[in-house]
Order: sequence, then C-alpha cells, then structure tokens
Amino acid sequence: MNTLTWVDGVPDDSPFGVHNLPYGVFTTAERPERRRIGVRIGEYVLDVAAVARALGAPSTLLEAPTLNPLMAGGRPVWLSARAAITSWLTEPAHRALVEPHLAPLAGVTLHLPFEPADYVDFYASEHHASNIGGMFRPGSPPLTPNWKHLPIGYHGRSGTLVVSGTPVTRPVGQSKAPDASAPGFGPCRRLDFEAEVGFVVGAPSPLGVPVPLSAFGEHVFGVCLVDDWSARDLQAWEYVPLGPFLGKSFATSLSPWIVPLDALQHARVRPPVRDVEPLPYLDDRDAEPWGLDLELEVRLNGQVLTRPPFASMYWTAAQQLAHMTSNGASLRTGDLFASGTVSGPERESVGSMIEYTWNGQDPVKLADGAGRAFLEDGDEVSISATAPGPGGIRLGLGEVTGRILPAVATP
Ligand SMILES: O=C(O)/C=C/C(=O)CC(=O)CC(=O)O
Ligand SMILES: [Ca+2]
Ligand SMILES: [Mg+2]
Repeated sequence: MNTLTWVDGVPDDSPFGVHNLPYGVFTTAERPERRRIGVRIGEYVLDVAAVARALGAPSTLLEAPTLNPLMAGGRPVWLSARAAITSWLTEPAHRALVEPHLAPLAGVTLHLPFEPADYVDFYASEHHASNIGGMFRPGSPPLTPNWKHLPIGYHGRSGTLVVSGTPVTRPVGQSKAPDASAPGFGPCRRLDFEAEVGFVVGAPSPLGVPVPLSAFGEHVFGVCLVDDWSARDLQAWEYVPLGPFLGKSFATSLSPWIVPLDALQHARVRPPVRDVEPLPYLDDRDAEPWGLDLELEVRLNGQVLTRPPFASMYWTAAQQLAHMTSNGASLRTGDLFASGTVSGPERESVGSMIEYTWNGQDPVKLADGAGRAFLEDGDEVSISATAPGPGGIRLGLGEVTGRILPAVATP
C-alpha cells in the first residue's frame, strides 16, 4: 500500500517513509563539487534547498553544504522544516514542483552530513563494560567503583570521523604483549569494531550552564550509527591511566543519515532498572524516559554476526548529555557523543569482536570456513539498525560500513 506519499515505490511500511525523513549531504556525478542537503524518502534523496527555491522561499539554512546551520537553528526550526518537507512529500498538490528534485539514491555520493565539533564516546552498556573490564583488568572487579554513579566517557578525535564506506587503514602503533619484555611498534594485530549509536548536538549551550535531563530534546538534533574502530593491542598498552588514545583515534565511521530525534518518539522506552540511586542531576525516574528501543545488526563480510539491543543500555543519552555539561562545559553545534558499545547479555548480541571471540580465544566461523579472532585486511563490517515507528512500522537508521585496508609500511 502506498497511501502516505505520492512518491512511487514507497509503501506505507517503508523503513524510509514519511515518518522517518532522515537528513544527509550528497553530491551528484554532474556536480561533484556541490554538496547539498538531502532528505531520504524510500530509495530517493530530495534536494530540499532546490524545492524551497522552486517554491519561491529560498532558505539559507537549507542551502548550506552541511547540516550545521539547520542544526544550530534549534528545535522550533527543526519542527517547521520537518513539517514543510512532510507536506511536500505527502500533498499531491506539491508533486509537480517537488518531483523533479528527487534523485535516485543509487546515483548520488553521500558525505559526512555535518561538520563535527567535539567528539565524546561513552561506555554505557553494563554487559560490554563487564566483559571488557574482565578482559582488560583480570583480577579486579569488572565494573570500576564509579561505573553506576556516572556515565564514563572519554574525548575522542573529531578530525578522524569519516562517513560510512570510507576505507579504514589498519593502524600501526606501539604495543606490548603481557609476556613480552619490551614494547614493539608495528601494524595492529587485534583490530576490532564497536557498534554504537551517535547523538548529534544541534543547539549550542553557553559556557557555565549545565544542560538538565529535561532539555535533551532541545539540544539533540538526531541520531546516527557509529563504528568506533578499536586497535585492542595498542589500547591495552597505552590506556593506563588516561584512557583510550591512539588505539581509537585512527578512524571512527558514521552512517550518512541523521534520523531526527522527533522521528524516534515511538522508540522511547524506560531504561533498565538501576540498582544504584543516581545523584539528582542524573535521576530520570520521574522524567519521560530516553531509553531507545533500537535493534542493531552487525555483519562481518555480509554474514550476520550479532544483534545488539540498544534498549539494554544502562545510561541514556539524556543522562550522558546532562553529565557532560554538569561541570559547566558548553555545547557546540556539531558535537557528537556516542553511546558506547552496545552489547546485550548473549554472545549473539554483543557489539564488538573482542567480546564475541572472548579475547580471540573462540574465533568467529565465517561461511567460507575461515576463522577470525580479530579483523583481517579486506574484511568488511556493517552495522545497521531499525526503530519502532507509528502503527507497527519499523524505521531504518541506515548503515555504517567500512573495509579494512592493509597497514601502510613503517620504517
Ligand atoms: O574498559 C576499558 O578500559 C576500555 C573500554 C573501551 O573500549 C572504551 C570504549 O570505547 C567504550 C565503549 O565503547 O563502550
Ligand atoms: Ca567505543
Ligand atoms: Mg574511534
């Protein structure tokens, strides 16, 4: 059935129908230098600035080569843009004017949709933190004493955020095996992925003014998927005591579509019951919950490896935002914070390879009979996700994918 939009080939239950309308930035083969904002509908991308122009209402926010000006506009602007685009795609009266500005997705190139400002990565899955903690710190309790009192995070490298499809060169660096007498330098031998959900800040906040839990929806523009590529051997040697550094800064991949937070209202769920009472600025027990029932899927070389459940995350994105501004740190348009690896309780629901193979001891069995303890050159990892939408339909978050290239030779 196709009753919601006049666009051909977009059934009412399409993951990219009118209830989703994610934003991206694209170029065409004819104009490879001209980046424009696109909204995805089915297997098409709508050039929204061109439509606004055709309607005689050109918009400086939509004319931009990144989403940043639109994101900076704040929620009233996001809602009116979304309402206008919805009417363009649903009202038959608009069809003649809008249809020429739809381009088949297959013919466009998608780019990083926003200019990143700061990048923070959290550590919010209790299953992941327990699994990793046990592997990195054997003999100590897997969760550190602070874990259930605050959402732990670290500042990542925003300059190496890349769009899905960008090849990932195997990093080189310093590492030391536990039984080695001295560190060495060379290509990473324990390369991993991490399946995460990213939250993109639109509206900034002033220095010195914390953002409370209740203001989450006023600041966060939308959601994407993140692959936090991780060099486990580099990480294990370098991270004490300041946390991840070069083991995670060589590349972090983002899906090209930013799903508006307003499209995810049906995905909101209560987070798991917490067994430690949070401090007041993190206490969401009486608030509208910001858990999100997203279902992720991780594929390795096309084969489904795991299905991580985002609803199982201990800390919500609203708590993460409240925590990262609780000291008065300001927000900038383009700030990205990632959830941390999304891992459920079972082997089939973890969000990283080090968990799936239990530190490489129990390799993945690939369809061609080969085994994988960690990623090899040529391997491709894809992470996709869906979310509940209205009327039982599922919205698509798209996909983030990357293929591993061999390390660049080192002296
Ligand atoms: O426990 C540690 O020392 C480190 C854990 C991580 O790998 C950090 C990270 O990226 C957090 C996450 O994705 O959940
Ligand atoms: Ca991570
Ligand atoms: Mg990274």
